[in-house]
Amino acid sequence: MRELSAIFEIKQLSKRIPAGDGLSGERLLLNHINAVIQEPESIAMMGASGQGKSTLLRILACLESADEGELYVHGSSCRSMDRTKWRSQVCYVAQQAVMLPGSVEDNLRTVSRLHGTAYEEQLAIRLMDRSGLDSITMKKSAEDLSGGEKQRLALIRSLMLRPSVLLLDEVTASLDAVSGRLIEEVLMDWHNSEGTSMLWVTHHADQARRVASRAWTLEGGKLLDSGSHSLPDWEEDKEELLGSVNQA
Ligand SMILES: Nc1ncnc2c1ncn2[C@@H]1O[C@H](COP(=O)(O)OP(=O)(O)OP(=O)(O)O)[C@@H](O)[C@H]1O
Repeated sequence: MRELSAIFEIKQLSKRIPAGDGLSGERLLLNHINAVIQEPESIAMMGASGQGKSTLLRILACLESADEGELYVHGSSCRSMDRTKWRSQVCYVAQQAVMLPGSVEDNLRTVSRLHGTAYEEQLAIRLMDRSGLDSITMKKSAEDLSGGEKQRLALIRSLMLRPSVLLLDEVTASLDAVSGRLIEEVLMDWHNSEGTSMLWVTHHADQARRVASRAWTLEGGKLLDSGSHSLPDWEEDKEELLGSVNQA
């Protein structure tokens, strides 16, 4: 156990990938990244395509390994924790929802069973209603849902684990504008009532401004933290911040 436990901490995290473009060797996709979440927060994760946002989220959820570095949730290292337990506390929601076999209800119950948590039926119904899935019966086959419905079910499945940190990989990208805003509201209400920290990968500055109080931007393998800079000015401040990170 460490002395002062942040909710979540990333220390010196690096990931190498094949150099690509016919080149031999490797290149650093993530270059000694450090970040900390001290108290419940909603953070936007931004950066151009291919900078490594999804890879970073998958590493944070222990779905992929890093080459160097360490992760902590509430002071416990990912190296010392069982992976299933880690994933129930640091939960990844992919851009393309993957359904488990069976019905909508099976999907919700299976996750609780796998993680050894009680199935909260009333909570499931409330979240389905709030997410615009009130007309879907619990007995419907999950595979028969539309892409947007699957995405919302996957989100509800993750919320029901009551994680400390929720990693959201462009989770509204497959939704129409109205459903997307509805899901933003559901997630922000959850963040405010349950204290779950949220990390939203998004390409949209307007979404970042609606859901986050700060932004982490991946650029050239480094993570730039907007810190106390207000999000509307973030793009203007980025050059200055990038300069200071590169000099560090
Ligand atoms: N294991 C791997 N082997 C080879 N290349 C990899 C590996 N993992 C990631 N990459 C490459 O690293 C880059 C970053 O991918 P990633 O999906 O993390 O980016 P991203 O920032 O999420 O992009 P987008 O915004 O387009 O979703 C890509 O070029 C990807 O092909």
